[in-house]
Amino acid sequence: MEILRLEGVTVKFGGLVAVNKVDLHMDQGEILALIGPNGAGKTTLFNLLTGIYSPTSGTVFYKQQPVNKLKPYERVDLGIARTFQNIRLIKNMTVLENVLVAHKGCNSESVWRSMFLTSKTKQQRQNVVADCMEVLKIVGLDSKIDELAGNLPYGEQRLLEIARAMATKCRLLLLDEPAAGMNSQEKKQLVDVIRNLSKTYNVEILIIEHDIRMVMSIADRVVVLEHGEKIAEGIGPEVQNNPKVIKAYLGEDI
Ligand SMILES: Nc1ncnc2c1ncn2[C@@H]1O[C@H](COP(=O)(O)OP(=O)(O)OP(=O)(O)O)[C@@H](O)[C@H]1O
Repeated sequence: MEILRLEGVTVKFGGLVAVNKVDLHMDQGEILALIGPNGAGKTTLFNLLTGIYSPTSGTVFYKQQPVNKLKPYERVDLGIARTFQNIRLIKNMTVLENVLVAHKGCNSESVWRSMFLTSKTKQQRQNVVADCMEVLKIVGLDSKIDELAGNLPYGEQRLLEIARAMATKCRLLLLDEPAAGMNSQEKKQLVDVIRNLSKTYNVEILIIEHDIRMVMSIADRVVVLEHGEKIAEGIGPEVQNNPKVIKAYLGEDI
């Protein structure tokens, strides 16, 4: 089943066309990689999906509904969540607290109800913590819940960001260069985490990544942008062997 569709989407910043008439789709449970050289329009596309920008023309459909006009928080409610190129954790809060504040269930508890801890409220709280612990276990941070986020090694901070995005109960997870700055061991762990999340929650994952080896090992399909235009799309080997891609981005060493 199709979850996401972009039809002829263009984003202009004044005279600069950052995304140019891009058509794109994602199916349920798919891991799609978005690659391309610097300035190709990848992050702009993420900002478009999360509602930071509106398309200059074209339409974004999520679950068959046009979402062009929805605000960022309305898109989170629909199930779209993201991580950023630069880590944005609350560094003086613990690992568990960082995930708890993102959990949908945390926001639904009214002040009034929390003053009177009914058994229902207690149960809801336990469920929220259990949800957060489940996702922390998948990213491998369940033994570090009381550590301050700022004290975690870099690779684990990135994993915590992913856990926090998942705690919003998202259906579509957007990962913006999640492996940036990671060593090869951390990258291997990240690949396992992404596969596990995909399998456990059957979410769609759209990933921007410069590490081509990682992209080819994890993505069901790859879309390549250059100067805002989609120049190729397909499964790994098709894209790797596409002359346009080799010329534009991958270089001879692929
Ligand atoms: N808010 C903005 N205002 C003006 N120009 C912008 C803005 N955001 C992005 N751009 C321009 O749009 C183009 C696409 O940028 P974008 O950040 O989407 O590329 P990218 O593929 O994510 O690059 P990178 O891999 O370096 O992160 C670039 O030329 C960039 O300078």
